Amino acid sequence: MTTNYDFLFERSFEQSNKDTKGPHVTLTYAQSLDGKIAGRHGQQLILSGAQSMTATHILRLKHDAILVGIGTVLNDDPRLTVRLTSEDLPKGSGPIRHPQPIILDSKLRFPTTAKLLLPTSPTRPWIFTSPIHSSSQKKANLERLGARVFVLDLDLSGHISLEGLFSTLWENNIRSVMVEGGASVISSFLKSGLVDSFLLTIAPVYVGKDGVSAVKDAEVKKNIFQEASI
Ligand SMILES: NC(=O)C1=CN([C@@H]2O[C@H](COP(=O)(O)OP(=O)(O)OC[C@H]3O[C@@H](n4cnc5c(N)ncnc54)[C@H](OP(=O)(O)O)[C@@H]3O)[C@@H](O)[C@H]2O)C=CC1
Ligand SMILES: Nc1nc(O)c(N)c(N[C@@H]2O[C@H](COP(=O)(O)O)[C@@H](O)[C@H]2O)n1
Repeated sequence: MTTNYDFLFERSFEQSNKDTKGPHVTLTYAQSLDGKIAGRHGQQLILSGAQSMTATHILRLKHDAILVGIGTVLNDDPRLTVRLTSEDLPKGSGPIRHPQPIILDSKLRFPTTAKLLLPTSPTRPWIFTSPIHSSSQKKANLERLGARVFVLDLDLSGHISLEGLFSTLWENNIRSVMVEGGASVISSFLKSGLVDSFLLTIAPVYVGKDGVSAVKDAEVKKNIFQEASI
């Protein structure tokens, strides 16, 4: 079966639905029927099928930036690149432009050995951390390897402030962000009300109670599908 992805290529992710100035936010992840995004102890699972994975990579292509939490970097060591074949792309497409990887990492745990810092990685990550690391040796080491480290205040829950993040991204010409996870980041974005578009892949499998739930917070869970604006 061939799938026509034109609807995704044609869709614009430039404009945010929000009143405040900030990038368009697309939240996307893959979960099992019982709402799990990973297996026991965070074991990475391939939940998306081929077509859904192609759709994910088209979305990566369509966004200026791709965002994950440090938990996902430590667990999955992702590349966060666009991997599409010429058959997936519309005729006459130019060279592939990879999104800017963005990592939320208040304790600056980002490993210097991460794939995102390899010379073969097309775009070096932007890492958002807290003021305590503003002149740390770790920050200098990451910058030497090509990462850009931004220092932002933490919010009341001790996380990188999403409002601060968004104005910094806007100032750096990021107009669209695709948020891929993991669990804590998904919950933070759902709670924030900053999500403009939501693409959820549901795989026809059960992972079981030991898996990692996409959304832990019961209140957020209850509201997800009631939010008409998402
Ligand atoms: N199926 C799918 O589509 C996907 C699955 N995954 C899976 O998710 C799991 C990882 O999830 P999880 O461990 O929750 O890690 P996350 O990737 O969600 O990272 C969470 C960490 O990010 C940091 N952080 C900084 N600011 C924020 C903020 N505003 N909101 C939330 N977090 C913030 C915190 O660490 P600190 O306090 O140190 O800053 C926090 O502990 C893995 O098992 C991975 O395989 C991941 C992506 C997609
Ligand atoms: N869309 C989607 N489907 C799945 O089944 C997944 N496991 C994920 N995971 C996300 O993709 C990241 C890996 O990216 P690279 O292939 O290394 O570029 C992983 O870290 C999750 O964010 N996504």
